Amino acid sequence: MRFAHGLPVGRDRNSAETDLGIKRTSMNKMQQLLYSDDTPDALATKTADDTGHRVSVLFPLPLPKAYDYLCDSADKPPIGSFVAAPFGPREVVGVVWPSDDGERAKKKSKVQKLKSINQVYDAQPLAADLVDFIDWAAEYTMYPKGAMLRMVMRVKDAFEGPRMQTAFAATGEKPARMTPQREAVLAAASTAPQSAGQLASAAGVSEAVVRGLVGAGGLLKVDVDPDPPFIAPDLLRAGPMLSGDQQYAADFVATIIERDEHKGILIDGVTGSGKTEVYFAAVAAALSKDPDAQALILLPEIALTLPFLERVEERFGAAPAPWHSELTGAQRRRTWRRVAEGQARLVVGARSALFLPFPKLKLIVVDEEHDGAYKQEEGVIYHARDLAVARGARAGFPVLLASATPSLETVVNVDEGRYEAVGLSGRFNDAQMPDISLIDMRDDTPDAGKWLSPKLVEEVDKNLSVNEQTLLFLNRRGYAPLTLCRRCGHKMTAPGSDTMLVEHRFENRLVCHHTGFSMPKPSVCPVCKAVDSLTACGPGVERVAEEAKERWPNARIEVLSSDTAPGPQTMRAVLDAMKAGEIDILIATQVAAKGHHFPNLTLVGVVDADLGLAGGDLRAAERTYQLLSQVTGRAGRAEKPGRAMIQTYQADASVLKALASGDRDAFLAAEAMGRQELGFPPYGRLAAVMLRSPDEAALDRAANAMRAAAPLADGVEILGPARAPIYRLRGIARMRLLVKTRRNVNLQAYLIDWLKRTKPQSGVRITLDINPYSFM
Ligand SMILES: Nc1ncnc2c1ncn2[C@@H]1O[C@H](COP(=O)(O)OP(=O)(O)OP(=O)(O)O)[C@@H](O)[C@H]1O
Ligand SMILES: [Zn+2]
Repeated sequence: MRFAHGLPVGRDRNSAETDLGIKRTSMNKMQQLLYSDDTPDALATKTADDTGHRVSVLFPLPLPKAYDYLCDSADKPPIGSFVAAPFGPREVVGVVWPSDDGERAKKKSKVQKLKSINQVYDAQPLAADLVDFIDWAAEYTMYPKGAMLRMVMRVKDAFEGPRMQTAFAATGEKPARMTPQREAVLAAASTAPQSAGQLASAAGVSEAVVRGLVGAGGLLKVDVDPDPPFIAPDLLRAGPMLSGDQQYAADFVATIIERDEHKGILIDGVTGSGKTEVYFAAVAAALSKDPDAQALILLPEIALTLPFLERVEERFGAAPAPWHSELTGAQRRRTWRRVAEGQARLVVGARSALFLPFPKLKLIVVDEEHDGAYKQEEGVIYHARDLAVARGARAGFPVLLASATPSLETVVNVDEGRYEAVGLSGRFNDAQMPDISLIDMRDDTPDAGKWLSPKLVEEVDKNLSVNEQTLLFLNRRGYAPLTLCRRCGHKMTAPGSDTMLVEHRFENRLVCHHTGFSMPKPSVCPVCKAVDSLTACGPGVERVAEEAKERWPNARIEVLSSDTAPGPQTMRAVLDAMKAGEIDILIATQVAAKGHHFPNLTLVGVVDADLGLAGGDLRAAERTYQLLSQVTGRAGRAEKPGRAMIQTYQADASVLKALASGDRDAFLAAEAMGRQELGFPPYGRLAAVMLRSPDEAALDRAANAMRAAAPLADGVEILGPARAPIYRLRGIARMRLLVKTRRNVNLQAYLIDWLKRTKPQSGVRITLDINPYSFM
């Protein structure tokens, strides 16, 4: 029997070393409690038989386990194969899964009659290391295995193989009767075979002209694969000459790649130090080592991917396979299929690329590893950086983490010897780090209704006079974050939600950034009916732009946020204009903060540094440090030195002082001490149990009952229940319990035990978030 893709029997599933290691436990009961809503009642009839092969099939549905079927084919399909099988009233496509021997032993005693699999697909089975990773990730995140598998099977029908498309290719013959229309079609077809529609529109003729050319001998019908293969990266192509530091780091990583073992490796270097070139060298090394090896580069934001794809193309002479939410259905299928075949060797993508069906993944790079965007907050809640490290640990390949401001988690992993680290000490080509200063807004107050302090205005003036570019950073979309009635004090909120409506003046609407609700700005207060009493409070980027345009009428000013530039293409246009020096002042949210290289940008002004510090989030200071380092790091990346001015009302806050003095290590040390004292991650484990219900009284009862059911355990502390900072969202009220444990406690096992003791309450949903980041 072939077990080409099967898991080795008796493998120690916990042998891989990460800080995420958890013990295997049966989670079925708990998962039924959590996800019972989604379990179809009519499951496959499980009764007995013993002819044919018995195989377990996991479906991409929120189910905790695989189900047994019979397979009548001569060969037992290997683990990872895609199959179609009857499930309840439907036929569902699932994946052959390792069977749970304990479960099977129990069932053996019963008389059984299993249903048969309908079809085994011809597609490449999922690799053993991916199957193993899905099992592990389900246990770690406490989501059902089937929900994890669904993340791999997001692309509909990809495993069915290509449905060939008809295209028309030029034969090279000229038909006897030529017309200008026919001439144009043949010219269009001369480059590559295309569909009738494509040729017709390229030539500006009807499809009838195209089809007519087949009969006339000028065109030939051919079948083409709708998912063209990716061009292989050119691994012999020389990258740029690396600096001494870069070469040292690249060699360090290359030795680990050579040894073919897992290591988490931090590439630590200030913004602009050339980390990207170092990990490109690592990608080249990993792909050169094995002709079938594949590599994945993860980026936190899709705004970054477009320019990045080009940078990769320049380096390797071929565009990588892209993966992000803006791809069309056809593009997604192409990447998925080509990755599954092993044909796409280099993938650049957002966090969900981690779940692509790589048959031979040998390296993952997590760029900007500290970035909060790696945490997926909807559906299955996971942190892509943590899962990437676990994926590498289990499959035995290195995972590179690049950052100028590594997360405390990663720094502690390095300090405690779990990860390796290499540093790049300065900026590439000796470009200077920007000179950062704080503007104390208590001393340097802007005029009423204005947001830019006299000092910052003076610096912008100077910059304009020497034709250098300025970035004004404010991490707030729209015109004003709060709309208030001057007469009765009413604050405009979204219906059924405790979220403030944000004014967007370009569209003259009030918008909720949490629910997506929007309405035209009313002229009358909905409560006291006063006319024209609604006032905008506080600034968003649009309001700062208004002030800038008033102050510098001759400057070329642009605003960039996810509203002003929806989609990566439009965003790209503004970023390109900035790069080309066609913008004098760019006013932007964090979309412009990361990864970009604007050679003539020499001044960065942070409009409100206090924004991220408000609220009781445990990572607030860390995030502020990271974001502001990143933003100020945009200044002076080329020949001209840069400077950054940070406006704040809290000039004494230690995080801002550390930022101004560039003392990252002092900041991290203070931050580490604070977290250690409180036993928060990375010095302890944390999980959030979120309860939600439209019925506030039921929610209260459920939360308190759950609190009361919490088992006493050494090293475990339960905090709450407390209302979420935004208590009501879209008519649903939310409460939260936090579980904080010592690091040596098996957090997942504790949660399983707790949930077992909790009686489900109708109408109240429970969600778990292991190592929560967002406290909204
Ligand atoms: N060895 C090299 N030869 C030539 N140019 C280089 C080299 N290394 C880096 N550069 C250039 O220096 C600039 C900064 O490099 P890079 O983008 O790799 O830095 P980074 O550390 O990834 O920065 P950030 O953290 O800000 O994203 C880029 O324009 C890059 O092309
Ligand atoms: Zn009012």
